[in-house]
Amino acid sequence: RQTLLVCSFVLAAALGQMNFTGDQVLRVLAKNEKQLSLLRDLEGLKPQKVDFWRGPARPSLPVDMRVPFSELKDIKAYLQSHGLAYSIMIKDIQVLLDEEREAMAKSRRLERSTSGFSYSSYHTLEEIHTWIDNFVTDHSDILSKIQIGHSFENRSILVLKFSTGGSQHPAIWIDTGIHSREWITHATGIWTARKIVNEYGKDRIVTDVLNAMDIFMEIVSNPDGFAYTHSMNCLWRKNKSSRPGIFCIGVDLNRNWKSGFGGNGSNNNPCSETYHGPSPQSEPEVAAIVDFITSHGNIKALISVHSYSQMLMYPYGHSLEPVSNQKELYSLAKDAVQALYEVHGIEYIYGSISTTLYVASGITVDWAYDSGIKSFTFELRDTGHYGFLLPATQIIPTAQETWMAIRTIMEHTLNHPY
Ligand SMILES: CC(C)C[C@H](C(=O)O)[C@H](C)S
Ligand SMILES: [Zn+2]
Ligand SMILES: [Zn+2]
Repeated sequence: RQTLLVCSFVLAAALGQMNFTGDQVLRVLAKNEKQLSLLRDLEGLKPQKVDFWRGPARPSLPVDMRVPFSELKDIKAYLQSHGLAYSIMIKDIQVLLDEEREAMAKSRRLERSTSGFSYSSYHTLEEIHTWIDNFVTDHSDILSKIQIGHSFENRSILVLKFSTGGSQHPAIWIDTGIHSREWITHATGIWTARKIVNEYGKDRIVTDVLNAMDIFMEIVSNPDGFAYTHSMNCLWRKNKSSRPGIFCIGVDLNRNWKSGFGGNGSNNNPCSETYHGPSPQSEPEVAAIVDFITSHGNIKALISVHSYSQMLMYPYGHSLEPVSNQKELYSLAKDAVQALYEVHGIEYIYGSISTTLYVASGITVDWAYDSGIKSFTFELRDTGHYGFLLPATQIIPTAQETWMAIRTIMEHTLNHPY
C-alpha cells in the first residue's frame, strides 16, 4: 500500500504536476484608484506575472495575488516603486500544497480500509462521481441523477435532483465548483447534499421545502478544470476550452453569461483569469445550465457557491444600479448571514456584488436574476489566511455554517412564492 502511495506521488510529479515552490501570495493594500489600476496592469500578462486570488476591487479591500517565485523580485520592486504597501500572506505555496496532498493520501488510505467516503476530505473527480452514484442508489426514494450536458473535454455534467414527486415543482438551483480551484465549494456541496437527505422528515423547514419544491444541485460545474486541478495545476480557475489561433487556454465560466456580457469586470484577453470567452454561453458548461434552467422554467432561486472572502452577495455584478427587489434580497442576505454566524461565529459581509466586492460582468447570478430568479452568490471561507488552500479540517465547519444560510434562503423562497 505504501509503495502504491509513493508511486502515485512520483507519478504525479513525473506527469508534471505544477510545482509552486517559492511562490508567494502577497496581500496588497491599494490606497486609491490610481494604485488599483497599477495592479490591474499586471493582469493577463504572458508569461503570467501575477494570479489574482482576490482581484483589485476598491481601496478598502485588500488585493491578494500569487506571484511565481521567478517574478517575486520584479513584482516586489514594482510595488515598492509605486508606494504599494504589501504583506506576505502565504510564504511558500508548495508547503501548503504538500500538506493538502498528504491529508488527501491519508484519507484515501482510510477510505480504502473502511470503504467509506470521507466528508471531511477533498476528492478527485472520479471519487466524486463514484460518490454520486452510490449516494443516489442509497437514497433513490428522493434522489436522482441527471446529465445536463458535456464539458469541452467531453466529461459528463451531472446534476443531483432532490424531489418528493410531483411534476414541474417550483425548484431551487445550487451550483458549486464553477471555478475549479475553489475546492471548498465542491466539498461543501457534497456535505450539503447529505444534509438535505438526512434532514428530510426531521427538520421542519427542509421537509416543508421538499414537500413543495425540488432542489437541483450541480456539484462539479467545471469538470475539466477540476480534473486539471488534480492532475496538473491545483490553482486553475477557468474551464479548459481552446480555440484555433488563441495561445491561452480557458474561459472564466463566471463571465460567460449573457447578462452584461463583455462589460467591465471581465476581460477580452484569453490569457486573463477573467476572460469572458468569444460570446455569451460559448462554453458548454454554461450553455448546459442555461438550457436546463430555461427548459425547466420553474426555478425560483439560484445559489452559486464560490470561495473565498466570506461574503453573501446578490445581483447586480455588472452594474451599480440596485435591482428592483433589492430590499428583499438585502434583508434575506442579512438573515442568512446571521444564521451562518450563529454556528461558529464566522462573520460574512453582504450586499450587492458591484457595491460589496467589484464590478463583474457576465456572471451567473445576473443572468439568473434577469431570468426572473432570485439569486445569490456565496464566497466561503476564509478571508485569505489560506485562501484557496483551505485545509480539509475546515470543510465540515464551513459546510455546517453555510447550510444554515442556505436553509434560510430556501425557507424564504418557499414562503415568498412569486
Ligand atoms: C460574483 C463574482 C464577483 C464572484 C467572484 C468571481 O467570479 O470573480 C468569485 C468569488 S471567484
Ligand atoms: Zn469563484
Ligand atoms: Zn422572508
